[in-house]
Amino acid sequence: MDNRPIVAVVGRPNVGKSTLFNKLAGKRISIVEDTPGVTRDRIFTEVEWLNKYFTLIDTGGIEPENDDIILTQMRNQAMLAMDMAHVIVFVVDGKGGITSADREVGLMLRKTNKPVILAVNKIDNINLEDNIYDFYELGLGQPHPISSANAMGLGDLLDEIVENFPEGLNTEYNEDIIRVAITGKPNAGKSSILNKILGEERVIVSPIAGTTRDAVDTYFEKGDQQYLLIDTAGIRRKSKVYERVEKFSVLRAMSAVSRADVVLIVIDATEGVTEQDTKVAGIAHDEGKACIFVVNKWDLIEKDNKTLGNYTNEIRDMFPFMNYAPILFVSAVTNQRMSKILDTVDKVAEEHSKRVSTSQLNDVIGEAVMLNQPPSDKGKRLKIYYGAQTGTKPPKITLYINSKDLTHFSYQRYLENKIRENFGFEGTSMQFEYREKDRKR
Ligand SMILES: Nc1nc2c(ncn2[C@@H]2O[C@H](COP(=O)(O)OP(=O)(O)OP(=O)(O)O)[C@@H](O)[C@H]2O)c(=O)[nH]1
Ligand SMILES: Nc1nc2c(ncn2[C@@H]2O[C@H](COP(=O)(O)OP(=O)(O)OP(=O)(O)O)[C@@H](O)[C@H]2O)c(=O)[nH]1
Repeated sequence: MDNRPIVAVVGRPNVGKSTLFNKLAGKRISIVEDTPGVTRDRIFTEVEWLNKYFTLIDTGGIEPENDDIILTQMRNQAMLAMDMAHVIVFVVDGKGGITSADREVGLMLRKTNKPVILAVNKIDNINLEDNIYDFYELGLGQPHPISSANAMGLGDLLDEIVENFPEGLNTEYNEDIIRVAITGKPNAGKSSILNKILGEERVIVSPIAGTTRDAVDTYFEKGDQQYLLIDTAGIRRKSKVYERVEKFSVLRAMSAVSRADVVLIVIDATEGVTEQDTKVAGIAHDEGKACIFVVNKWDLIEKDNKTLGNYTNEIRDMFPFMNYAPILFVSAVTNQRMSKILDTVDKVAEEHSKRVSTSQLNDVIGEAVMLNQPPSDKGKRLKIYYGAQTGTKPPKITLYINSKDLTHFSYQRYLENKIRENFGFEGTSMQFEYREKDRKR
């Protein structure tokens, strides 16, 4: 059973949330290198404190354009936090003092029945500690002085966080569970798919202890395999309040994606790919997830022998960087191919955590180099000394080379394709790293 505590950080821009987040971030950071041009903050990380694991979410990260947007964004953050977190850390600026936005969010947070910890940041030295008293006004209990920049007060803050976890949560890390996020625009059929998956005979659903009513994740077992459907509360509850704020539904999907191993991108066959699908898929790819396109409502499409091929091509054209992701054409109403969904989840999850042996990998690299010589520049040729798989979830391959200046995009592509051709890694994004190594004599 994997019902990990979720801790959300909220607070207005510039109070130091990202700094705090990065200081608390554990080793298992979910977001890997960004695709060029897509810069985003990390929004999720796993934190370990005194042998307890929890999930930390930074609900910020959307660029505010003006004060109104800041306020809307803060309300959304607070709503998201109140909805899905077990403990909320409200960060305020101990140098800047209380603002009206702080008061408004404070008021919202006072109404939740979840523990809220007030962290007064930028208390960089003892002389500033008196600043925290002003913050009692927010009515959120004792303010905790911290300095994210100097890593002061963070131990006490972590103690306080861990003490406030509700009963019945699991703070141990479970590697065996497959975490799945079901994303897609409103009405694409996410809840229908969820219900079909959970409705299958052999599936045992166990509600998360203690927090059944507002549990955000749905746990179930099928055979020997354990699954966690991430953040399904919103899907089951069908809360239109949230969907009204488009940015918020993307934010919510982003959080779910970050916590997942496998992301289902549900597309309404009658409408095709939407902008939100493109965004979510891009994030899933960047964050190194396994991905499956699920084209739902296939029963409503008039078909001839070209329809499936055309549809497939369309998706491939929209997501040229995600050729690895399987596409399933299903109907949650007629049940067509529904059983394929979990089978495919199993398969891509396996690929996502697969390890290939160094010797096999180097055979493949050696052969690829022989078939197609590496590029050269001014008489100097790219040398690939060897490669090794240096990570899983997503699989990461490190190639040790003589000079990065000699790597060429098209040759990298070639090598990466060869590696995929030989080892599959179907359904999962991968990371390739080129590292210089001195091999003079
Ligand atoms: N003096 C001081 N400055 C800090 C501290 N923590 C963060 N800062 C500074 O405050 C500014 C904002 O920090 P961020 O971590 O980016 O703030 P944020 O709340 O994540 O901001 P958004 O991403 O815009 O929501 C930066 O210039 C940080 O260097 C601190 O403990 N002390
Ligand atoms: N014909 C057909 N209708 C479907 C299928 N899947 C879902 N629907 C219908 O589409 C509508 C939306 O389905 P939901 O499962 O509620 O969609 P959702 O994505 O959970 O919607 P939100 O909660 O608004 O995000 C419902 O009327 C479903 O009956 C399908 O495969 N075929």
